[in-house]
Amino acid sequence: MTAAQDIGLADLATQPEVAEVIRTLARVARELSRRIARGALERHGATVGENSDGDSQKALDLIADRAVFAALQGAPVRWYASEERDEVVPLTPGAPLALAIDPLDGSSNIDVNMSIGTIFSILPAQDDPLASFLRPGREQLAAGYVIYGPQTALVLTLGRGTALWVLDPASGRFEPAGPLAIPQRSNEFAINVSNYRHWAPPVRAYIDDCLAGETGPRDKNFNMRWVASLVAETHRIITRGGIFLYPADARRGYDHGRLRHVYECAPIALLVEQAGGAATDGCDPILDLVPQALHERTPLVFGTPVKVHRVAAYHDLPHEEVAALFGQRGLFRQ
Ligand SMILES: O=P(O)(O)OC[C@H]1O[C@](O)(COP(=O)(O)O)[C@@H](O)[C@@H]1O
Ligand SMILES: [Mg+2]
Ligand SMILES: [Mg+2]
Repeated sequence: MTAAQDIGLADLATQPEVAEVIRTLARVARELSRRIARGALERHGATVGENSDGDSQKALDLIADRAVFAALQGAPVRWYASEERDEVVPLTPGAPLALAIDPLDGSSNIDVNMSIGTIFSILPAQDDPLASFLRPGREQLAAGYVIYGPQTALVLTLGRGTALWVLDPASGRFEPAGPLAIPQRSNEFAINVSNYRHWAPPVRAYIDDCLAGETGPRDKNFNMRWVASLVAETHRIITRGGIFLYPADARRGYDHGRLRHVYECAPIALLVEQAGGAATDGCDPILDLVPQALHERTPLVFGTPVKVHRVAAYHDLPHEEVAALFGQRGLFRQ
């Protein structure tokens, strides 16, 4: 299969420059998907360095970043911001777009053959490189992710709904697989419970009440999932509902959670909202927040709207109510 071969995505009705960038990213994703499938035959999971935030970089993190950067040469992208690069990097002078990317999300899953992904956000470029990215997520022209799982798929929003394209391994084309709408009811939550003791009281109270199931104020049982791959978690929640939380916690360096605003939280928030869901930092919509730094972290709560709004309501509860054992917490009894 050659890079020039048709990538599909034929019905991408949008500004031609945005469409060109998305097709370029899809072409890189097709190639990355092929390399990821080789798994242990290549040493993708080896730690090869550290990024500006002190996160370890795996070989595949850098392979993905370099592949995207190389493919964008000559594309209508003026500024390139990546999880794997300290600063914004100039690409095509005077071009109309800015691209922020998490080239490889969920890298702790590389070695264990679990789903990983690429997350991207396309914004209008401004003359100032940083100002192009430090703005409300509502100004994104497009956002998407590629999931490399049992199937490789592209989930994309251009601001009018969220849609799925699946990579057909036989033809190498991304074929349309329909619009996505988050189910409005679900009993699943996703959070890394090993951090329980570090959470603030409202988050503990919310999870306590889920864990209490039908013996607690929610009067029903819940199920839990944690893949440790934001893309995989998003794909599951967009497909069958539920809620994801990566809150701030008391560990050093986690006072704004773990996930990065510009190239993780903002694009996921746009995809989720456009699929009929909600995304907040626990209280306020992610898409209304303005990041102050390129690699800034933001607490992230997203999924089925009624659940996301319930988490915000726990943050508004009086302290005595939040601190009460679930058995005595009365406000949310149905
Ligand atoms: O290991 P933890 O603390 O549960 O964090 C898992 C989270 O970290 C991430 O892996 C961070 O993304 P990267 O792999 O791109 O650094 C998310 O995909 C995932 O939701
Ligand atoms: Mg990530
Ligand atoms: Mg990453």
